[in-house]
Amino acid sequence: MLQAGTRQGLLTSVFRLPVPSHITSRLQAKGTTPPYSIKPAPPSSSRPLLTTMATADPAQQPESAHNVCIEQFSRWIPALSASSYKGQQGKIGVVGGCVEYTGAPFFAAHSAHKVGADLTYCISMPEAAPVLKGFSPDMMVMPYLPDTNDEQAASFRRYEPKLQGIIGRMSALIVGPGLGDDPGTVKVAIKIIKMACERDLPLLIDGSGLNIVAKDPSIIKGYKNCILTPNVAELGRLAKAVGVQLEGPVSTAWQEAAPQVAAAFEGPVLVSKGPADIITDGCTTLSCEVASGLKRSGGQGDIMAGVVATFVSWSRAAQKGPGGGLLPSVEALPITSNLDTASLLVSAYAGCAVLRTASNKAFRLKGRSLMAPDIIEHLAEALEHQFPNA
Ligand SMILES: NC(=O)C1=CN([C@@H]2O[C@H](COP(=O)(O)OP(=O)(O)OC[C@H]3O[C@@H](n4cnc5c(N)ncnc54)[C@H](O)[C@@H]3O)[C@@H](O)[C@H]2O)[C@@H](O)CC1
Ligand SMILES: Nc1ncnc2c1ncn2[C@@H]1O[C@H](COP(=O)(O)OP(=O)(O)OP(=O)(O)O)[C@@H](O)[C@H]1O
Repeated sequence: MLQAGTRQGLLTSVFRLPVPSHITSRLQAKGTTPPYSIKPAPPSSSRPLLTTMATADPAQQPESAHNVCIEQFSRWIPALSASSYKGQQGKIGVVGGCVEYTGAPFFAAHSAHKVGADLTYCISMPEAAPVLKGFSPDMMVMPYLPDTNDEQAASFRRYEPKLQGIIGRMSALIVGPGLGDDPGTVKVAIKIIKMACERDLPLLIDGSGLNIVAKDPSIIKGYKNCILTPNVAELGRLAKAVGVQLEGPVSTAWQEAAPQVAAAFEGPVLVSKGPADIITDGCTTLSCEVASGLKRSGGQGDIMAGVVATFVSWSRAAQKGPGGGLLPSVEALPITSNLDTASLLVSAYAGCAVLRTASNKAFRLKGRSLMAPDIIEHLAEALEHQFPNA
């Protein structure tokens, strides 16, 4: 069901998609009446955006919004051909990997590769580099991130021109998976974010990168080529940073405020991860409720980052070619965002749908033992499932 209303002078469009039956039954078991619907926020009020509604007639369900996003994105999936060359399917960079975390950047980069990208780069701290290289020979690992140690900061200055060159070749950049919070590393990560913004490079900020943005939202405020992918705890920190008040302890109820938080960033698209993935720029809100698995192993968000960044790079490349614009069926939806933002919304929706499908397929096989690599192994199959004609 499509709902529209006005908020802060903007037309707010909301697409509510059917809740899969296994989630429906779990919600019912908890005494919640599905499906969820997101309603436009009243100006400066604490009234919830996400409300429950009585189950609607399935015939009235807005499956068209799901179908339209899937049909649109299928047009942007690059064809595989005998004449294609290395890099055309995406060159995805990940900035992350520190002493504590090596899994997160690997999951993001490996997922990008497994869903279809040609080349992946990981810019990490030196301590993480040998581990990352050991995980996969496919990923190009650059140990250029310093910590507060002066010697390493000096080495970053040495690497900076090289880094500029590498970033110039990328088709999308992910900042944050397993980046950590060392002040020296954070300083360089901010520089890299600025390099990406100067080049209008599609940027996805996840994990520790969101903590950087929560400390200083101005770093990406107004940057329209950007996706923020917070879990609910990270959403809470972003909300606080932009003055959106959230009540109670950390919970998925906070996802109700995702459109308000996105609106405050004035450009980036926000993907609020949870039982439903809420994808919003503050004007247009999509809710991806494709069936997921039931095991919440760490790393699923990192996988989503790799998939969504690859999909954004595909949509950007397709838009430069003939017929790369929006389909009339997408234009027929009241998407009030501009073309570039609309393509981020559609690409992020497609990425969430593929991640959730892969998670669902892997969960059916692995059950409680499911871990992030099991999901990654199902990405190609999930892509085919969602886009059989691509
Ligand atoms: N193997 C690895 O190297 C991994 C590293 N990771 C990295 O670890 C760093 C910290 O990430 P975290 O995800 O721990 O971030 P946070 O420090 O924001 O922690 C999120 C916390 O919120 C809690 N939470 C999530 N949903 C909740 C809900 N609905 N209700 C109540 N609590 C909820 C979680 O249990 C978790 O403790 C990031 O850089 C991240 O990329 C993670 O990606 C996990 C995997
Ligand atoms: N309750 C849920 N029901 C269904 N799917 C969920 C649920 N919670 C999370 N997911 C799925 O898992 C994805 C990752 O969400 P999660 O909150 O685990 O992110 P994260 O904390 O950033 O992950 P990571 O461990 O990689 O840092 C979501 O986008 C969604 O697809």
